[in-house]
Amino acid sequence: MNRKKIAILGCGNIGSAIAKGLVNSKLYKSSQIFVTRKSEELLEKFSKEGFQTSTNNLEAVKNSEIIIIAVTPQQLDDLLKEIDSELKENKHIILSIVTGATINQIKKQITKKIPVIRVMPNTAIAIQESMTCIASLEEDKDSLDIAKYIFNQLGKTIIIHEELMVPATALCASGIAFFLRAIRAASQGGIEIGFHAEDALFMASQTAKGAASLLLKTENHPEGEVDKVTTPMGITISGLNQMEHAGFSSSLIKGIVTSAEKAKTLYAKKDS
Ligand SMILES: NC(=O)C1=CN([C@@H]2O[C@H](COP(=O)(O)OP(=O)(O)OC[C@H]3O[C@@H](n4cnc5c(N)ncnc54)[C@H](O)[C@@H]3O)[C@@H](O)[C@H]2O)C=CC1
Ligand SMILES: O=C(O)[C@@H]1CCC=N1
Repeated sequence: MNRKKIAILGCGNIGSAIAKGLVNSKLYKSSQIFVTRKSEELLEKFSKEGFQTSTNNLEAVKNSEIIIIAVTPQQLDDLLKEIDSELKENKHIILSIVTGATINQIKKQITKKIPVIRVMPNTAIAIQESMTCIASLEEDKDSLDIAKYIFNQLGKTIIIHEELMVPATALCASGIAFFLRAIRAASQGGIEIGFHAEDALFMASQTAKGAASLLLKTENHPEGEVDKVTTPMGITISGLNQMEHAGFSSSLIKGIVTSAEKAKTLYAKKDS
């Protein structure tokens, strides 16, 4: 890929994770990435790490070709208004990380014809382990390929229809928090049965990693792997049944559905 200069507008939690991932992957040096956020003070740590920084989005857009927008849905309209005059056809590509804002809703607010790709990573992007969902309109397929190339270096990608971006946000972007909470709960169980907190967390984390790796490497169904663990009259089935009586699966399903429902409403004020 012809390496295009990159700007991350709104370098908060996910923006910082993307910046880290880009550098860790060696796809970009920090000096080749422009990051912006509102607070000059909070940009200092990025400057110290060699990133180009500014509170001025126009400067970042002027000096870049790939524009990653990583502000909240509530901040999006003001940002688009601010950068519109500096966006150039045949130069810029917008990659929007913003939850709930459709491609057409974004394009409507830009006066030039700029490709807009929706990209939904999770915070594991910082260590190149993101599950990143990507969607585009048919007319922007070339830019979609560029997005896919970049995010393939930062974990796994899947191209999905745009209507599925909201569910993907709940399952994968919020999803990492759901699994983190499950690991924390497991480690708390571990402490109660005798382990020191650090050991319990390490043991629970490696066990969770093993479970995920089993599925990814074998492509087996989770229940097939569960069946291998549940010795007849053994302890695993008793633990699993107790968890299900307390609503374990139901609780995860309800949490994901609730997040997806809320994601639909975050930027619902305009129709595409
Ligand atoms: N946090 C996560 O794991 C993920 C978040 N997202 C989406 O990414 C977006 C950002 O989320 P977070 O990083 O969690 O929020 P955040 O609040 O940590 O980051 C937003 C950043 O944008 C900055 N900002 C706001 N207006 C700005 C402007 N006009 N110019 C420059 N900077 C500006 C803020 O100062 C802040 O640093 C949201 O739309 C969210 O839905 C998507 C995937 C994962
Ligand atoms: O909590 C949120 O709204 C964002 C979207 C997915 C992850 N964080």
